[in-house]
Amino acid sequence: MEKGEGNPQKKAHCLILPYPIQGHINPMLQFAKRLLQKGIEITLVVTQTLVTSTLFSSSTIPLETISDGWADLPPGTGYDVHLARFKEFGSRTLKEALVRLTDSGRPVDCIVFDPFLPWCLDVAKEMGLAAAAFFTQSCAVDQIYYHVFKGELKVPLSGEEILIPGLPPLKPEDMPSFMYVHGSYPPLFEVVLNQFSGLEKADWLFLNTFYQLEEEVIDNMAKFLPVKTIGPTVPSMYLDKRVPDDKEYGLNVYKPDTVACMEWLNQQQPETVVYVSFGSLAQLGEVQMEELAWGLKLSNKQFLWVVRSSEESKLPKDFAQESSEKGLIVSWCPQLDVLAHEAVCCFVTHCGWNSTLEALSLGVPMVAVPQWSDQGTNSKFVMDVWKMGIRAKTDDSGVVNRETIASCIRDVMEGERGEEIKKNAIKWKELAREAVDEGGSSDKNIQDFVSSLSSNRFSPKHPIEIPNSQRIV
Ligand SMILES: O=c1ccn([C@@H]2O[C@H](COP(=O)(O)OP(=O)(O)O[C@H]3O[C@H](CO)[C@@H](O)[C@H](O)[C@H]3O)[C@@H](O)[C@H]2O)c(=O)[nH]1
Repeated sequence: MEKGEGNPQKKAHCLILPYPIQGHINPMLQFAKRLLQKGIEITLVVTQTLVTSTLFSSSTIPLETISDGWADLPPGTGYDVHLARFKEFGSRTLKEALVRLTDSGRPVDCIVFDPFLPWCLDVAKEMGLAAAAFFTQSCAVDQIYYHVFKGELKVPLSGEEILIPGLPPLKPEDMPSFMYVHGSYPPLFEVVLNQFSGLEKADWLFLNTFYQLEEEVIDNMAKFLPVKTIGPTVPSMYLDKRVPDDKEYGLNVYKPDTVACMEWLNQQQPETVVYVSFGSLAQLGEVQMEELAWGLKLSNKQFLWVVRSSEESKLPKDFAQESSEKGLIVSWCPQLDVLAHEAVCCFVTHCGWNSTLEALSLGVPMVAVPQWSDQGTNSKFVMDVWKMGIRAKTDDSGVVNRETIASCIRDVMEGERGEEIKKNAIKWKELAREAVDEGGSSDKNIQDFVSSLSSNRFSPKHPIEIPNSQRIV
């Protein structure tokens, strides 16, 4: 008997399987909640390592765990070995989880997987399930990786400007770091390219972005990959406010200092505070940390700075105490509540894709201080395409010095440039809201997915036809 046959009431059931880091869990979990609101049954799949080594827990969405096989790896084992183990143990334990769910009367129909883990697609197909790839980075970045994967864009990159259809001319430093600092982090270089391996077997390709934000890039990418935008994955209560209980965001891998942050922000005047965070992974050098600290002081603005516990020792001695009248330093915060607070009017950010999209969606101007990965490309778009901020320039030693930090903050908050950025902030906030509101471009794509899952019309375009795109270089 086919799944769901004889039981028309049975809800379609999706497994959501993110790569187990904060920047991938947050958007995929939020997408899962959208599906849940639209009547799909959801199970979140995470690794045992994540559950045992962090604060991670889920009260609202049923959880299944799989193994990454890392438990007995000796310290210092390379990331390539970690990835190979994850594939081997992950594939096996994912199949076991699927069998367990079937045996308990909750068979799975579709796996929404993170293409950082392309083996999930093989498992889905082996088990006869539908599969949706969920890309956690911008369409522009995905398109660059795709061209490199197909051999249409050769690395190491050469030339002063790289011209890619749908994208603005990019300098090498505007490219994702794995492409322009060739040979940096070889296993991650493989991971970002392998997102596209075997993708023709997938049934849906979702991007956490929205059409109006990357219109030209998306139109171009759609010529060779049937991508669907479903973002921004920000809870409804921060955007369209359609779903009253949709406020809780993601799942914190770190413990947020919520009360301290919000009490402090409540004491500040509207539009006076600079929020500073470099996401969940970036490790700033000691010199950069020091320049950032004194740059904040030099700007003479109030600031709220997230310094993860592992980074705390890099803060200049006595800085926290010396600046306690001006700022608050916390180890983690509820970022969306901070960005949504009326006191916050500037975000000094590494431009991780989630932070970028969250700032665009909540209308907070940015000072971009990219570190690696996709962040340089995101910064380029923030400054030159969306005109939502300024990318801080590094000096000859590769550091953004204190004077630059202070002047970028002032430029974003004051003067003519600040005014233009503020106008754009209002525009992007409105367009983000429209995209996820009922009938908006992203909402429509989510609804189409839900409808075809619910009516058992799997594999609408299966197998996806992926023609060659175009040779770039
Ligand atoms: O104090 C904090 C700081 C961050 N966040 C949240 O943590 C997430 C951070 O995500 P992101 O801004 O994307 O940064 P990373 O954690 O660095 O994310 C990794 O994953 C992203 C998605 O693939 C990439 O774009 C980044 O470059 C990569 O570093 C966001 O949802 C934030 O709202 C908090 O809740 N509290």
